[in-house]
Amino acid sequence: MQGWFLQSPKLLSDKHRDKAAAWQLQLTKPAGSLGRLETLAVELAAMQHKLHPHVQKVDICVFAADQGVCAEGVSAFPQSVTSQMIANFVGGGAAISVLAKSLGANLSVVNLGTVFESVSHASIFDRTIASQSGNIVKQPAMTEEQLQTALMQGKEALTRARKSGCELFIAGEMGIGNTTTTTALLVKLLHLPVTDLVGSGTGLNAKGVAHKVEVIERALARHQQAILPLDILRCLGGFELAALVGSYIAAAQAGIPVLVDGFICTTAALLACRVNPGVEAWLILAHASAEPGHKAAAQALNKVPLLDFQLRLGEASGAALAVPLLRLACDLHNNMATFAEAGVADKA
Ligand SMILES: Cc1cc2ncn([C@H]3O[C@H](COP(=O)(O)O)[C@@H](O)[C@H]3O)c2cc1C
Ligand SMILES: O=C(O)c1cccnc1
Repeated sequence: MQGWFLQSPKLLSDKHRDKAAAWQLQLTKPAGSLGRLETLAVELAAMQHKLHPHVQKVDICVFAADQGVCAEGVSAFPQSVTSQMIANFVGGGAAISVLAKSLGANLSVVNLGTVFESVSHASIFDRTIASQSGNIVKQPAMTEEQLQTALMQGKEALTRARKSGCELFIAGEMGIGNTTTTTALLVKLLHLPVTDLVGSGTGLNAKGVAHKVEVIERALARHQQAILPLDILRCLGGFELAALVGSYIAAAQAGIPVLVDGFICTTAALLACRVNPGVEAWLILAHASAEPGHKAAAQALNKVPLLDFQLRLGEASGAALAVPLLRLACDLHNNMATFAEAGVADKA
């Protein structure tokens, strides 16, 4: 029996892509003059199987989990910040809370397991798998069962989003130490040196980064036998990374466009595509994270991020920032006058 995550994603509509591209040619502007706003609207039309796409209903789900590798001292911040930020997400004070409110987007949090106690709230789904993932320098991050549960939590988040009529899905993550797990995972996927991909995360100094490199090297040596994408995820990921992967695959299967956040989310997106290649067509990269590994992950996906604002936060903040661009692309596509309607002479 194949896992649900191997089932084919929905196909984009070539018919609607062609119709939308032809429609763009009729609008009162030189062809191509709105650049990527045009191609975005056309791709969204193909994804939504309609000539006039909409991305008003946006669902943002932040997957949170603690990382066992925090014991190695790989973050500039203490592990307690993961659960404290969960409270901040629903309290309205986090960057993503402010952005989601401003966008009129639905924001929820899935807690997959934190060492410190987390608050309860209607927008927090307590889906604790364990208090934290395994320390990757000593053991696999997850058991096979934990991996399956985390992937499924991503799918369930998507099911909730879909029920509320979501037109655009955004996933985010929170987990102190997860730039370490993500970097290890990306090294395995791309076969690049750790030093090419590693960054300061929440703000390590040079000594801290050197120690992080050493920790990642130890984890990689420990998990040399992991070759297949899901095994790499199980050994070197975290619960939130696995949930991200599950949510991207489920969004593609449900036919919902995805706006992908920074370094951690883009690495999860790459992994989702390695597991199930058809997912790629459903992903739009929102922004270029300042974390060095992001560039390599984006290149491996053969995608160019929409924005470069030097963000290095995570939480889905960079993806939220790009929502107005997608909305404006749709607005222009749907509401500009045609040459015939406006009585403007078309190209001779
Ligand atoms: C207050 C605060 C809020 C955050 N929101 C996202 N992250 C980001 O930083 C973490 C990864 O960086 P590292 O691997 O260096 O720990 C993740 O939790 C990520 O989402 C935050 C980090 C902090 C400190
Ligand atoms: O781009 C990201 O996802 C990122 C970068 C640094 C820290 N946390 C997240």
